[in-house]
Order: sequence, then C-alpha cells, then structure tokens
Amino acid sequence: MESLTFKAFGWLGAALVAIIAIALSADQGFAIHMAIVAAAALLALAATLSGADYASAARGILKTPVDTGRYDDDPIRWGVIATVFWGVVGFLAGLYIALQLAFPVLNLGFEYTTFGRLRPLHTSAVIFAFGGNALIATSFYVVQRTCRARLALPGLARFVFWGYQLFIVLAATGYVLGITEAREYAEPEWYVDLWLTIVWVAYLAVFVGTILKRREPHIYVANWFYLAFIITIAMLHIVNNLSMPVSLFGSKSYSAFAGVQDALTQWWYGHNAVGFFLTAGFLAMMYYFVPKQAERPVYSYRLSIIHFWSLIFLYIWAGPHHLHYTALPDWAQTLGMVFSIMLWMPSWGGMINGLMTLNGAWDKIRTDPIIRMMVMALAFYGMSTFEGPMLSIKAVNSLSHYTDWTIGHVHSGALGWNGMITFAAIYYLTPRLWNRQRLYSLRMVNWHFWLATVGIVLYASSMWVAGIMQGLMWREYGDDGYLVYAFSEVTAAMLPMYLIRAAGGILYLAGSLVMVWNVWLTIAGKLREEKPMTETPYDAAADRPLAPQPAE
Ligand code: HEM
Ligand code: HEM
Ligand SMILES: [Cu+2]
Repeated sequence: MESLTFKAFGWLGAALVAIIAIALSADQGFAIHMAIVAAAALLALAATLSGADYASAARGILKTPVDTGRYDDDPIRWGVIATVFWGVVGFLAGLYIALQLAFPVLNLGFEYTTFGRLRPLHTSAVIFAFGGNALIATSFYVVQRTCRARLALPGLARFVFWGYQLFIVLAATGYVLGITEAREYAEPEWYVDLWLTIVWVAYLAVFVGTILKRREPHIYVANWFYLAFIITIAMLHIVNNLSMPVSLFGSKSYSAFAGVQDALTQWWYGHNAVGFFLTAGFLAMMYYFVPKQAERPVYSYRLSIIHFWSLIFLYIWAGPHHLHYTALPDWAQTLGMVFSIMLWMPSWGGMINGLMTLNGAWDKIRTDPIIRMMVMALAFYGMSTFEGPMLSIKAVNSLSHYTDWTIGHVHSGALGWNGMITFAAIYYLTPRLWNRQRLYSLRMVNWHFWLATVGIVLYASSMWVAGIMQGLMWREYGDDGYLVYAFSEVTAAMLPMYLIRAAGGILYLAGSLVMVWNVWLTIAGKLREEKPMTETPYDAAADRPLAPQPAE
C-alpha cells in the first residue's frame, strides 16, 4: 500500500512538472511535447490507482494465458504486438517517402508532411520502434529461457516497455513538428535523449539482473550479443548527444562538438548504431531462434565466440568510412576503410555459423517457411556485409557516396536481414507466448516470405541501377571540360527506378499485413484449415507415397 501511494505521488508529481513546463515553455513544440508527457503521467497515475483492473482487462482483450510462474512473459507479449504495429507504421512511412521522391506533389504543401520531416519519421519508426521493440522483447524472452530465471525487477521491465513507447511517440511527433537535432538516427532533442537514457539504464538493469539471477551456470552466446548491444548503444547515445540546451524549457540545443569532430562523432555513432543495434542485437536473435526453429545446436559454439569478439572489436573503428573525401584526416579515412574490409570476415563467420546450423536439416527449407525466412535473412546479412566492405573502399565510395547505391545497401540489410529475422522470430514467438497449438496459418507465412522477398529484390536492384547511373552521370565530363548532365537531368532519369522501388515497398508492406492477420488470428486462438506445406512425395510407378526422405 505504501509503495502504491509513493508511486501515485510520483506520477502526480511528474504530471505537475510537465504542466509547469507547458506554462513556461519557450516554443510551441516543447509545449506540445510536455502536454504528451503530462498525459502519459496521468495515464500512469490512473493505471497505478486501479492497477489490477487494467491489467486483467488487457489480459482479456489480448486473450493472455496466465503465466505459470516460471517466466514473466507479459512485457514480451506487449512487445510482440508493438513490433508488429510499429513495423506496419514504419513500412507505410517508407512507402510514402518513396512515393514522394517519385511524385513531389505528395509533400502536400505543409511543412509537417515534407520529405525532410517524414524521412526521419520512417528511419526512426523502422529502426527504433520496429527493431527496438523486437530487440527488447526477444532479449527478455531469450535471457529468461537461457538463464532459467524469471525477469529480475518486473516493475522496471514494464517501465522499460512503456517508457520506450513514450520515447517513440515523442521522437515521432517531434519530427513532424520540426523538432530535430539533425543528427542522423539521433534526431530527437536533448530532453527526449535524457528520457531514453533513463529507460535504457533501466533496460540494462533488468537484463543484467536476470543474468545475475541465473540458474544455468553458462551464459549462452545470444546473451553476450544482447549485452554488447545494450551497453554499446548506451555509450554511443550518451556521447553523440552531448549538447547544450538553449533554454531549460525549450526544445532547441546545440551539439558539444563542432566541425569535423562533430561529423566524426556523428558517424562513430551512426555506424555503430548499424553495428550494435542492427547487427549485434539481431545476431543475438539469430543465435537463439535459428537453432530453436531448426531443432539443431549452433553449428560451432567456438566460432560464435570468435565471431562475437572479432565483430565488436572491428566494428567500432569503421565509422570513418562514412566520411571519405571530407575534411577528416586522410589517415582516419584509411583506418576506417581497412577495418571495414576486415569486418567482412567475422560477418561471414556469423552467417556461416547460422546457415550451417541447418546442417542435417536442409529439407526444412522446403517444409518450414519460418526456416526459409531465417535462411533468407542470413543470405541478406551475408550480402550486405559483403557490399559494405566494398562500398568502404575509397575508389568505390567516390562513385557510390551520395547516390541511391547507399540506399540500396541499407535496405538489403534492413529489409532482408533485420526484417526477415524479426518476422521469423515473431512467428516463432506468437503461438508459444499465447499457448496456441500452432500459428493460424503456415501457408500465410509462405505468402509473407514471397511478398517480402520479391519486394526486397525490386528495392535493391532498382537502387543499384539508380545509384550507379547517378554516380556515372554526375562525374561525366565532356570534351569541353564541362559537366555533361545538369543535376535536374540526373534526377529526371531516376523516375523509373523510384517507381520500381515503390512497387517493392508495396509488396513488402503487403507481406507485413499478411503477418498482422496471421498473428491476430493466432492470438485469437484460431487455426486455419489448410493443406500441409508439402505433399508427401509420390512414387507414380509404384502408385504409393514415397517413404520419408532422410535428411541430408
Ligand atoms: C516498405 C519498406 C520500405 C520502404 C519503401 C523504404 C523506403 C525508404 C526511402 C524512400 C528512404 C529515403 C531514401 C532517400 O533519402 O533517398 C529510406 C531511407 C531509409 N530507410 Fe527505408 N524503407 C523501407 C523499410 C525500411 C526498413 C525495414 C528499415 C530498417 C530496418 C529501413 C531503414 C532505412 C534507413 C536506415 C534509411 C536511411 C538511409 C540513408 O540515409 O542512407 N527502411 N527508406
Ligand atoms: C561488414 C559490414 C558492413 C560494412 C563494412 C558497411 C559499410 C558501409 C559503407 C561503406 C556505407 C556507405 C557510406 C557512405 O558512402 O556514405 C554504408 C552505409 C550504410 N550501411 Fe553499411 N556496411 C555493413 C553492413 C551493414 C548492415 C548489415 C546494415 C544494416 C542492417 C548496414 C546499414 C547501413 C546504413 C543504414 C548505411 C547508411 C548510412 C547513412 O548514410 O545514412 N550496413 N555501410
Ligand atoms: Cu558504417
């Protein structure tokens, strides 16, 4: 009871502080943000005062099974739903900005809907909202199973989930309102950064606390990857966002760094956000869910340890490959390039480890669409980590930089690797978390697989063509020593490629809607009547089904 009163006063206090901040605010954007914070604090207050009722109502709506006491899965179930939800929002935003590049009228003439504001909305929605929720939810799932321990600090785990959603809402509304630090992938302003820092420290505490509570002596490699992801993101986030607010009650701040130091800090962050958010964290997912779904142990545990240490050691130095031919000293650019090329090896080591886990179970690619998604994820991981080192070579980068080739590279990693491995994890988790016999439909997973795959192929191939064409047209000199093409001519030449990319986006989005349908009906406890994925092979000569084929 006492702790309840304490909590209630805490939320009331937070709401009051936010309301005072509205009154004192230096700009309208800050006032709107503080209103959102006040509303969130009041909601938390209401939930605290009538706590149990809300929880059971939510359980009813989500048809949640009661946890047996072994594991604490409520925040994971919410996380699965949040991942699917934000995924659709982020893909929709991606499709919209893709269409804006083809049809500029879609900027609609409002500052709120310009490409410049919606682009960070897209990148944050897919990376932080979709990817971040997937990482938090799966990390809480994996750490409990592999440590055979319930989540430490269950109240804090719930705070992490809701606090992170508040961060997402503040970031997204901020971009639309024009509140931005203009640091790529770190656009939110100083007070939102501070909030994320608090949430992230809580996340670290829950994760490490659970590891400390473990009843399994060994710490499985997936947890190492998750831990590296959590700690490194904390470090990157804090350093990159060091800044001085103009006013305590205003949204604007100035970076602590200037000039090329600022650029290097930005890309030390940006590159390692790829390395530790989009790579290390998702590799943790790979190391747990691939062996589970394949029902095989990891191909080589020793390789996974080598993979871990070499990956984290090399990634952190490669950031300067984003600053080739800039004011950054030449030696630093070369350093970034060399470490990027070396990165190819641990990356492929990880891919091989994932793929070879299917040794003896390759037939599952034919029969299990979830395995098929995982294999495609690993294939795209391998492809983008081959392409990346190639793009980091200065001579190649002099052509590719500033072009759509970079965008193609980003999305073969993002759609192919991050997207596919996340979808596979969602399909693995949903029936288990809701205690269902199986997914509503496996054939719909197969549909999702093909829609997403064709979508990625259209996206990546159109951007390769667009990027190389742009790069070559920009650098084309005539005999007279003048540039042959005006910038506008190059832009006009992109239109067909932008249309193909948008078509790819439509397919990818459609695939994710199939997932929404499937996950929804699985939660509702429905099973689709359908033929199994593969017919038993038929021996026509003998007129009987062939005996099951042994795995190769
Ligand atoms: C329906 C799917 C998607 C579509 C149609 C789409 C479309 C786009 C477009 C049009 C851009 C701007 C490109 C430019 O400025 O020229 C972009 C940027 C970006 N998108 Fe996506 N996207 C999709 C999904 C994703 C996903 C799932 C992720 C990550 C997990 C992602 C991550 C990014 C990133 C990081 C950038 C910035 C790239 C850079 O600055 O180099 N996108 N996307
Ligand atoms: C060995 C691994 C990798 C290396 C060495 C690498 C290298 C590179 C290089 C050289 C660029 C172009 C920089 C420029 O010209 O501006 C780049 C851009 C990018 N890469 Fe990779 N890459 C790797 C893997 C990945 C993966 C797996 C993903 C996604 C999951 C990814 C996401 C990105 C993003 C988002 C950008 C665009 C950054 C921006 O300009 O906004 N990379 N990468
Ligand atoms: Cu990079």
